[in-house]
Order: sequence, then C-alpha cells, then structure tokens
Amino acid sequence: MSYGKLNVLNNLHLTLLQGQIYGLLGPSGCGKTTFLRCALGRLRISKGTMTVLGKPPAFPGHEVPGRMVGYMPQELALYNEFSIKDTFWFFGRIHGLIRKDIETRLSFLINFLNLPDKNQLVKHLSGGQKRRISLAAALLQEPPLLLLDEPTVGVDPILRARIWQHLINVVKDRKASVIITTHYIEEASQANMVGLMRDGNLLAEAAPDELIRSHNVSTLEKVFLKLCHASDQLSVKVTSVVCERRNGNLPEKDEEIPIILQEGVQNKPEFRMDCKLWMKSMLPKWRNIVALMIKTFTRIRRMPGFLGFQFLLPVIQISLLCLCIGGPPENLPVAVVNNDTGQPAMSQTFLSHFDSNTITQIHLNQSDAIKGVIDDPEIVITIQLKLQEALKGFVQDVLGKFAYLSSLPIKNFVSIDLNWNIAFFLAVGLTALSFVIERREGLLDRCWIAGVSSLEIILAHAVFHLLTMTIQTALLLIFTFLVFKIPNEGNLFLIVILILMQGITGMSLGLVIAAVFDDEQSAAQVALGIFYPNIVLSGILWPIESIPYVLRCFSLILPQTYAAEALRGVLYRALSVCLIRDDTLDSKMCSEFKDTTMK
Ligand SMILES: Nc1ncnc2c1ncn2[C@@H]1O[C@H](COP(=O)(O)OP(=O)(O)OP(=O)(O)O)[C@@H](O)[C@H]1O
Repeated sequence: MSYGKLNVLNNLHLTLLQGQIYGLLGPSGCGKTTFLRCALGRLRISKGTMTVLGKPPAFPGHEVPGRMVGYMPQELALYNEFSIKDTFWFFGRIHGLIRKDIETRLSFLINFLNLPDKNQLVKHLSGGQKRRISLAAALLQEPPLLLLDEPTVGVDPILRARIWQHLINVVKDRKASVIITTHYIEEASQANMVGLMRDGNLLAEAAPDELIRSHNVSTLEKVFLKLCHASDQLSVKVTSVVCERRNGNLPEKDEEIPIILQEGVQNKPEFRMDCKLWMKSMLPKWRNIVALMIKTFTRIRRMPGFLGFQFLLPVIQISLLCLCIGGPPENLPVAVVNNDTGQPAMSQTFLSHFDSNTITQIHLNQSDAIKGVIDDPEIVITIQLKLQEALKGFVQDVLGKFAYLSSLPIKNFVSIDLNWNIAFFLAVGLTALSFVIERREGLLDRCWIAGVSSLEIILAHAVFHLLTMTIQTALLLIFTFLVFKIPNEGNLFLIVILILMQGITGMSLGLVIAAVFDDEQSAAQVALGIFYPNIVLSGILWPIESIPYVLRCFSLILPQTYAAEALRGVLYRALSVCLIRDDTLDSKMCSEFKDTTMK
C-alpha cells in the first residue's frame, strides 16, 4: 500500500483470529492507521490479498464498511452541535437499530464510560470526554469486529483499565474480534496477540507472554526495542520468525479468521458477487438519507447565526437592491431650450409630459444648456431616461393604438437578476464548505465507514438544500413582488422552477469545488473568486451582446448565462411588445403604422 511514491505497508502479513484482541503497536508514522483504513475499505492495497470477515473490504454487498465493523478513528470525528444523545441516535439510525436498542445502549455506555448528561452538547465536553463518545459510537451496534485507533489516549488510568476490561468481556462473551492501536506498549500486554510494526513491516506477531519469554526480557517495551535494534541489522531473520509462528496457529475454518492481510501474494482468491446483494447495496437507503437529513437539520437548528445567514441574506439583498438601485432621483434641474417656432402647441404638449417630481424645468438659452450637460454627465443619464418616458407619453397621445411600436428597448437587467443570483451562490458556497469541513474533520469518513454511500450523502444534501431553497425562493418572491411590487408578467411557476434549478446548478458547482480542494480556505477563495467574473460574464449586469466576441463564447458556457436570460424572458414576456425588431414586426402592422404616421 502506498501514498503516491511513499510505500507505507511493505510485505505485511497479519492475521486476526476470532474472539481475540490484537494490539497493533509501533512508533508514530509506521502505518497503523493506514492498515486500519485498508481493512475498512477506505484504501486499497496494491499487491496481495486482504479479507475482512470473509470477504475483501468494500466488496459489493459486504457490510464492511457497514454495521459489521465498529471504528474509532484517531481524530474525534463528532458533530459538535450534537448532544451526546443525538450522536447515539444518528449512528443508531444508520446502523438500523430500533429505538429500544438505542436507548438501552445509550444508558449503558453513558454509565460505563462515565459520560456526562446525555443532553450535553459535544462542543461543551472536554477532549477526553469527546474521545469516550467517539469510542461509544464505535461500540454502539455491538459489531463482530472492532477497529480502534488509539482509543485510550487522553483517558485516565482507571477508565483505561475499564475500557480494556470491557474489550476483554466483548471478545469473551460475543466472540467479537478487536484490533487496537496504542502508544502505551505496556497496556497491550492484556491483548491476546500483539503485532509490533516498524516502517510498514511487522517485526513480530505473537502472544505478549510468548514474546517476552522468547526474547528473554521483562516487558513488551523492551521486546520492541530489542526487535528494532535487531531489525536494523538482521531484518530478514526477524521476518522469518514471525512467519514461522503464524503458520503453526491458523484455524482450519475461514470464518474464524476475521482479518487476513497478505501483501505481495500473487494468487488472489476468487470471490463470487451476489447480483441481488450488489443491486441492494447500490440502491440508496431511505433510512440513511433520513438520518443524514435529521443530522443536518439538528446541526443548523443549533447554529442561529448560520440559519439567519441562510434566510436573511436573500431578504437583505433584495431589500437593498430594490431600495438603492433603480429609484428615481428627485428635483433635477433641467434646462429647457425651446426653439420650436412651427407648432408651439406640440412642443408644449411634449414638455407637459415631464415628471415634475424628478425634473424641474428651467428655461435657458442654448449655450448655457450645453455647458450644464458637459459639467454633469451622471445626472444626464437619468434625465435621458426621463426624456424617453416623456417622449413615450407624448407619442401615446399622438399615435394612439400604435404607440407601443415606438417604445424603447430598455431592459431591467440588474436588479432582478442579481436577486436570483443569490440562490446560486448560496448553494455553491454552502455545499463546497459543508463537504470540505466534514471531510477534514473525518465526519464524511466516519459516515462512509458506518455504511453510508456517497450517493446517499449527496441525495440527503440535495433534498435538504432544496427544502432550504424553497423557503429562500418564497422569501425572494414575497419581497420582490409583494413588498417591492416589481412587475411580473410571466408564469410564477416557471420562475420558481428556474430559481430552484439555479440552486441545483450551484450545488453541483459546490460539489466540484469540494472534490478539488482539501481545505475550506481554498474552497472559500474559489467560490468568492468565481462570484464577480460570473456576474459580469453571464449577462446579469449588462447584455452579453456587448461583451467582446472571445469573452462572449466563454460567457455562453457559464452556468448562469442562459438561466438569467430565461428568467428575464419569463418575467418580461408580456412587456416584450416594447421591443421594435425587424424580425418580430408584423409586415401588415408595419404598413398600417406607416399609413397612420403619414397621415
Ligand atoms: N493521506 C496521506 N497522504 C500521504 N501520506 C500519508 C497520508 N496519510 C498518511 N501518510 C503517511 O503514511 C505514513 C503512515 O501513516 P499512518 O497514519 O498510517 O501512521 P500511524 O502509524 O498511524 O501513525 P500515528 O501513530 O502517529 O497515528 C506516514 O509516513 C504518513 O506521513
């Protein structure tokens, strides 16, 4: 087994018999955790064979990983927002335990591991208490195989002795098998068998007494030191001692050997796949999806800041956009130069259509008026709009039923699109961060090892996120159409579908980011880095037709370009008669229009 070029387990032969505790000992970095992860199906061995409870780990339909194995990782891998009770319920549901069993195991383990009140939140517990909860989660479903990675770190000597006694009882009463890694070499003397590892090799594998006796020393620690010393000089000889011993003790029946690892073996045994079991294992389990959704709900419920962020942010954004963008300025002084000598009545009619709230007419001569325009270009844009509106009213008076044909193609590009954009980016950010954080804290790994599939994790996330997005969308719609009364002529159902689809697209992008980046800092940087270029290039701020050609090609493959266009199409469908376009203008109406204007 290797990580890239780093060879971690070398020619390792290890056998665990049923009803035994196997103490795997060795210095930091020698490969103990790597071995456990191979046994759990999280890593694959590159050469040789490995069977766990009769089949290779992660074999289709095999419940390793799953409820047949209890794993306590080195990191805590606990949900901080959970109470002790929630933690037991979560893992209990995943393992398919019934309510009564969960309650019974909960009270036993709280008592046995000396845990505080079951309603205490994990984040309020001490490091040692958290480790005991992590151990309890591994013991919960009473599996036939327990893999415990340094379970006694940070535990006081009295409790350590109790944990060992419990493990001894478990193997005696239930014939379970246990592999335990530890730095406290002496505590492993209670194991039935110990394996001493160094640099990915097994230096020796035997019962502790036998090791002490055969090496003629007083403690296991001294055996280990002696073997390390010997392996530096005579590595071949030490390995052969290990092999000799193992071959003499193997039971005849396969099911009595929960774990066999033989690296470097060429002839791999064949395992038949049961198609029914395979199909069953591929189908997502509703039980796991519900457990994961309850988990997310429980966590979010205990994070009021996060909850506020999810639901208040869209409301704050839409309120700010509607209040600060697009509102008309008031009392703008406008120079009016009326040089109309032919029909003064027409120019007066036109001027009477000016909105007097926004525009205050000041009659000036031509040169003073031009100077004012040059001095104040920003205000001129607003005034131009007001002029266009006045022109529209004027044309309405003059052209009657054909007035709509002369209206101007002005699109409300910014405000509405930016509001919907929040659904997309909340989905990107929250998905990316939640997956990256859960993976870094070992929570995803723990779920996988408990038997939850990646598909179930994604489905649970998607369903929960869709529910959240439905509330966000409802808030957006209420504020857009009812509070700020932005006109909508389109189909509300289509608008909702489009916003939800943007959320799903955002979620998918979030998953891609989480798959590529390992830490939340990089994931957050990428999610933020995408935000602004996406808004600029997707035609949300300005039509893509005005973007340079090369960038426009890029813009068309962005996830929001067509979505934003579609949303605008739905929202303004009834207003689209404003646009004069050669291809949409009916020729009959065109000639009618000409006749009327000629008259
Ligand atoms: N994800 C990884 N990528 C690359 N190298 C890794 C990875 N995980 C572990 N290693 C390397 O593999 C070797 C064995 O690591 P492992 O975690 O199995 O050691 P260990 O015996 O469990 O140590 P400890 O007792 O400190 O937990 C180490 O040299 C480590 O640096």
